[in-house]
Amino acid sequence: MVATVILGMLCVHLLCFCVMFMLISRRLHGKKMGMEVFALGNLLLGCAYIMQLLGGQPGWSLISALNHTLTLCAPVTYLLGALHFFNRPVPVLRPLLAVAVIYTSVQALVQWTLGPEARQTLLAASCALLFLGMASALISGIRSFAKDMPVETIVLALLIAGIGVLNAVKLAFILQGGLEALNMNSRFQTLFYLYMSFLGTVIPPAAVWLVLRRLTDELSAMAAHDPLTQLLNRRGLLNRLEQHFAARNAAPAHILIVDIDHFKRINDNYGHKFGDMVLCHVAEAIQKSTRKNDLKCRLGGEEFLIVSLGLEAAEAMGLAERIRAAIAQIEIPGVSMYGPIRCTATLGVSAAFMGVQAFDHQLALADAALYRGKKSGRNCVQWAGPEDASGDKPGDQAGTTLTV
Ligand SMILES: Nc1nc2c(ncn2[C@@H]2O[C@H](COP(=O)(O)OP(=O)(O)OP(=O)(O)O)[C@@H](O)[C@H]2O)c(=O)[nH]1
Repeated sequence: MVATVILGMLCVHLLCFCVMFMLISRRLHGKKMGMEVFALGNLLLGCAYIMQLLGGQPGWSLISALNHTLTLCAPVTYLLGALHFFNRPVPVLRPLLAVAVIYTSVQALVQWTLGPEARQTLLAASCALLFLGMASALISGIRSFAKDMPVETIVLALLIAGIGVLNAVKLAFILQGGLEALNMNSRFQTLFYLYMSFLGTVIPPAAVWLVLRRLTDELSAMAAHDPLTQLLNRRGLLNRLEQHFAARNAAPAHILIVDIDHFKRINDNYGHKFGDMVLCHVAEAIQKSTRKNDLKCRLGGEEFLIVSLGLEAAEAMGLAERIRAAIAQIEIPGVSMYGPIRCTATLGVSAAFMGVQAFDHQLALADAALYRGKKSGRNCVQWAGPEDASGDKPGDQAGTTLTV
């Protein structure tokens, strides 16, 4: 009786959360983070338990067959939903339909050849394997797809492993005591549905929280990055620079400003889309030429900015020269009958500075050096600091052109 009441409550929970997931997923335009798949999982499990309440166990009937198939399809659906949540969108309906057809056929075969006990054994064994497999997949995903939420993933994996263990215990009971082990009045069934009810209450709000957290993280990342090149935008750069200078013993920074030469011509001759491709190639060349902790940003248009951290003036000039050379080596084939398209860039390099307050001033100086580079023929690196970039002695001129 107790297990039946718990099961009834669990059905209500699952179906209510199914509606809640659907409502949330309708509000999530574009990326739904697996919410509609989780809703489907809840619907399937809710329906499976309704079948159970309607008397699906233990003999063979349409209700019982549906109960078993839905009980197995629900965890498969949750697994597919988890893949969507972790940015691995996979087809849902076809695999699910395949699982449903195969499992219904297999359970019918088992029922008619080996009897009802074997069919219950099959369900308990399949569920145990499925849930334990899901738990271990989640644990192994901590290093890859789930690395941004390790604690949450471990907790979820343990809870899911709990269902796997309970199904394994159920399997042992069936093997030992036959179908009597599935009596709804038994202590084990009460414990089983109590645990499922606990998960049915805890996991859905936790899933909503995780989806909201991931969405917020993605929105903050979008607000800090340029959508075309995925480099930081100005706002993201300033935030990261503030974090850098907030640390004790923060290293000084240099600004390297990069401007593609005659970019308007590239756009005019080959189209805006091709221009965008050039911007992506330049961003890639910048990424490859710099260290991981250097800050790389697209200021807008065809202007990029690198804040190198912890370099001497001469090293910053060397880095600028490497970036210039890497950009000059870019070759984009396919749009011109005269061979691949190449591009060059001019760079201005600021003196070392400490603190975000000095950023705008140093940026203006680097920009002025860049302007001088453009005037002096482009495809070069100009030093904006008061001293010679070699650090030997202050120069008379504001700018130093690196011959290329
Ligand atoms: N494809 C593409 N073009 C852009 C984007 N943003 C700005 N532009 C174009 O970039 C070009 C910049 O041209 P200018 O500022 O005249 O500079 P330039 O032709 O590179 O000349 P110099 O800098 O003097 O060598 C303009 O034609 C803008 O329309 C973008 O996101 N994508």
